[in-house]
Amino acid sequence: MDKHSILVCMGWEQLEIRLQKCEGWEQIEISLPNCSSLQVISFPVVQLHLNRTAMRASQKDFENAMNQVKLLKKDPGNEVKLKLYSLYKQATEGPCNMPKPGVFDLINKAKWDAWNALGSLPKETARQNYVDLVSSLSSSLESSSQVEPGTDRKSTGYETLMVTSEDGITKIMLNRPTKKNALNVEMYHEIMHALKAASKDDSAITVLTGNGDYYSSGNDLTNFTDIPPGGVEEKAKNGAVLLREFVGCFIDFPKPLIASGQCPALGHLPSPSLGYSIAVYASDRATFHTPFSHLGQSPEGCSSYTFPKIMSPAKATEMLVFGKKLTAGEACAQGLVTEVFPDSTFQKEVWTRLKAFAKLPPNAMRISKEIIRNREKEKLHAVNAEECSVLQGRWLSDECMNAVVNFLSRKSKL
Ligand SMILES: CCCC/C=C/CC(=O)SCCNC(=O)CCNC(=O)[C@H](O)C(C)(C)COP(=O)(O)OP(=O)(O)OC[C@H]1O[C@@H](n2cnc3c(N)ncnc32)[C@H](O)[C@@H]1OP(=O)(O)O
Repeated sequence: MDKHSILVCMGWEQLEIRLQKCEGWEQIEISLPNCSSLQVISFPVVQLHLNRTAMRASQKDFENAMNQVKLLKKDPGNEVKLKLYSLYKQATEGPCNMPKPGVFDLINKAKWDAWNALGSLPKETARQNYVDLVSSLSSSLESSSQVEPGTDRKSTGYETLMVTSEDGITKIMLNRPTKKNALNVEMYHEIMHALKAASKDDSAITVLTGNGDYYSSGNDLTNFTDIPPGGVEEKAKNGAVLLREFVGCFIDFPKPLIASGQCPALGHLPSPSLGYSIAVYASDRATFHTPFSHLGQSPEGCSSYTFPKIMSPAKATEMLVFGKKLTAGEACAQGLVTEVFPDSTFQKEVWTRLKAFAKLPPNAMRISKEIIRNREKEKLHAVNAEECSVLQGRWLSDECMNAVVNFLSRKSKL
């Protein structure tokens, strides 16, 4: 600091004020760390330059921040991702220069809106804001994982599941109760991982269940908003690959698998877990609903094959084509559910039974399951492949886009 500089403390931060004579004007330059743009304020006798030259992010900082984003362990959510996207575009290309996407091109429209909203923000400022945002993001996500390590993650290594193994039973519990156990991409991967681990552990049986007041609400519809650089086509293709692998894990799961649901099951998880479970136990409060047509989609989880076989083609049509919701009693009468228990005694009765099953010779159970299911395996994999390919096309349809927009806008997610 030269002799004309003074440091002023303004409570929350320090300002450096430099005084210099300038053609008869008194010019005061103030460095304000959180000021993102150069401003000049004129007074009758002085000009104040607020600048943050020293604070400007270098290209290197920007590149580091871009790398840091890829390493974030937690998804920061769509709102933040849109902000990052828009700042990145502004920093690298300047003001939005793209034609506005069509109304049904949801994702690109959201991205365009975010970028366009930055107006003529200078590239340097956008770069700085990007760096600041990434830095705040890294520290907030790190600190949240320090403060709240996620008891489940710590004890089980999973972010979206609680997996326990006890008394010969591995229990895989979907654990996003605030989102009604909707399956985000991470949950798909974690379920596959948990099933693969359960197939090799020393438990005799595996139970799939949900935490909270929904067994599951199916595919997380915000999955549709996270569009990769290749656009919606690439998104749909990736979704089909993921779904095929996910359902494949159920088809190949070697041990007895039991779905235990005390509450409503919606969409997508019911299909694979009902179709391939050795037993489905439900409380009298549970319901089963596959609203594929409502969402502009088509059956998955091999339900187009297993449901007509388990129920009847006519009943399966009501459920899979018209989205008719079944009560637990109806589902049981139609063979989708093994047994219904009163809600008040559900846990006690089901777990007593499961513990008894888990004491049976595990190899005999595995071999028995194998002989029941193996004849169908090839067929199920073929059905799965076909369903995923049909769905890939559906996800690009206006019908599907509209349904997702309706849900997300109802929830103000767009
Ligand atoms: C990649 C493979 C894709 C395979 C495709 C599979 C097809 C399907 O899975 S079809 C089924 C899709 N699911 C749905 O259509 C269900 C949508 N959700 C709902 O209709 C309702 O949320 C509900 C009936 C399940 C519950 O309604 P309720 O009023 O009790 O609670 P909400 O306030 O609506 O929900 C709380 C919270 O949870 C979020 N949420 C619930 N379900 C989903 C979902 N499927 N996707 C994303 N988010 C979901 C909801 O937005 C709320 O979040 P906020 O608190 O942040 O608003």
